[in-house]
Amino acid sequence: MAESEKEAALPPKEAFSDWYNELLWMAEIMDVRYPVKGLYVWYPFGFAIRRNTYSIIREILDNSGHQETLFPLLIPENEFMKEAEHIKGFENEVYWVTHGGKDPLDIPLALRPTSETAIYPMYKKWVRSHADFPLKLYQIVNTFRYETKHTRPLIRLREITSFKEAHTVHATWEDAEAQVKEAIGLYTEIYRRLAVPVLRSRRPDWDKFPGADYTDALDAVMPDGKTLQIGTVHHLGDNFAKTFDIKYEAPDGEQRYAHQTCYGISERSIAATISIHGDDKGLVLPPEIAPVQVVIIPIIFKKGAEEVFAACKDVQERLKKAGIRVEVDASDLRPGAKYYKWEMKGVPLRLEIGPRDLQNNVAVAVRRDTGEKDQITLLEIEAGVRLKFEAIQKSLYEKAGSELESRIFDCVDLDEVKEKIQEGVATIPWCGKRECGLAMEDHIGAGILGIPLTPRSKGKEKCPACGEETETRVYVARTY
Ligand SMILES: Nc1ncnc2c1ncn2[C@@H]1O[C@H](COS(=O)(=O)NC(=O)[C@@H](N)CS)[C@@H](O)[C@H]1O
Repeated sequence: MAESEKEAALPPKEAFSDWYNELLWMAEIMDVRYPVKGLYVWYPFGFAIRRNTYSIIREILDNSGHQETLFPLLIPENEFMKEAEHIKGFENEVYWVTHGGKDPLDIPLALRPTSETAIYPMYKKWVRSHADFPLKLYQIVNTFRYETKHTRPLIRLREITSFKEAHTVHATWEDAEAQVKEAIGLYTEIYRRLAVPVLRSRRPDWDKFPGADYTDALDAVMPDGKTLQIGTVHHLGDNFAKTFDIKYEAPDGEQRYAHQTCYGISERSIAATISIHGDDKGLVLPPEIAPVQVVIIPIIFKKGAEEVFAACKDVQERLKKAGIRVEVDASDLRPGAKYYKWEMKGVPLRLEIGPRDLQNNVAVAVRRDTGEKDQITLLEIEAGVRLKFEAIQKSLYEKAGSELESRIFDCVDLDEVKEKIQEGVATIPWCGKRECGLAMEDHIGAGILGIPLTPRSKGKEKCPACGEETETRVYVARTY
């Protein structure tokens, strides 16, 4: 896209919604002009962020006993309509294929909104004995949900382009519970690698995944104080095993129903990373997922231009050899325009090399996240750049962590909750009874997000709805 087109200024980040929409365009992440609501197009630069993000997800899953696979997109109606709870949850969201060419299909085919009903008929054919467990498969696919709420790129799509779904099978309910805990740990690690701190909570029963025994979720707190659900882990019990007849021979020779979990992450992982780390100048990317990790800017004067260009090329070659993604911006843009362009793209580190730096055998290093400027000797440019990446990663995670903590408010009553959820997440006591939870939600005009997996109890307190004594505090928040 021509530089001139992008002269329109990026709104300040505190105008978060406009900032977010403009940034997706100006940093060339996604083009929202595709002529179908809720479907968007990845620009190559944005897709490179996705590739780097999902290679972290693959690494963490592959290193924890998961195997990647791929199931069909189309699900026959008779399979889709098997699990009653699941149907109730998805019947208003599923897209149907009814024709092949001009021929009406004898069985309508669902575009997968999620793949339980594609995978579990196959699990029934594969699972025989307890020796087959744990079965831990995942796929990274597009899924389709006819979302009726406001669609937004990377946040709420009708075609979820980057849906990582894992589906595991175990002998007992307890084994599946242990898998849920493992998955929560893996998701927390994935988000640590993206320098995104998360709230982890058990969703209230009325908000769990359709067909699950319970749902644990990871939420990010976005700059506007609303939470974004960026990962969910579901304990499915033997609900789907009974529906799809997934049985195994137990060590005692008995035939038993299996127990299952499933857990998902989508491109919301990228939405959270962009939103939490970005600033008024554009993207701020954790080095590990930045498509360009270092940009080298030659500082050119009439005298010594050749030497400077040669030195920049040499540094680029050395960094490339060290596995670093690096560009030299030798364009004829003036330096200020170059800084603007690469800061918008969130390049974590800028190196400036001019004649004087050559004499001192250094490069000037400028961090994108803090703007801090100092020198790295050219002799150890690879090690110096790596050290900068570590400092940036640590600083991003710490800064986001304290920002998150500053947005959690332990409230004394529902009126304070109403006020505080405009800025972030409130906690309030809850006895755990459904009618009290729903009554509190009505009063507040926002939902119970969940019961923290790490309790935030302040000792014995009273449920605001019924006055019963409780030691549990729950998160309450506005959500995307
Ligand atoms: N319309 C959507 N656009 C983008 N991401 C979405 C959308 N709907 C759900 N997600 C993301 O996908 C994750 C998994 O979706 S889910 O419905 O909670 N869970 C499942 O579908 C289970 N089968 C586990 S994969 C959610 O936590 C959320 O982060």
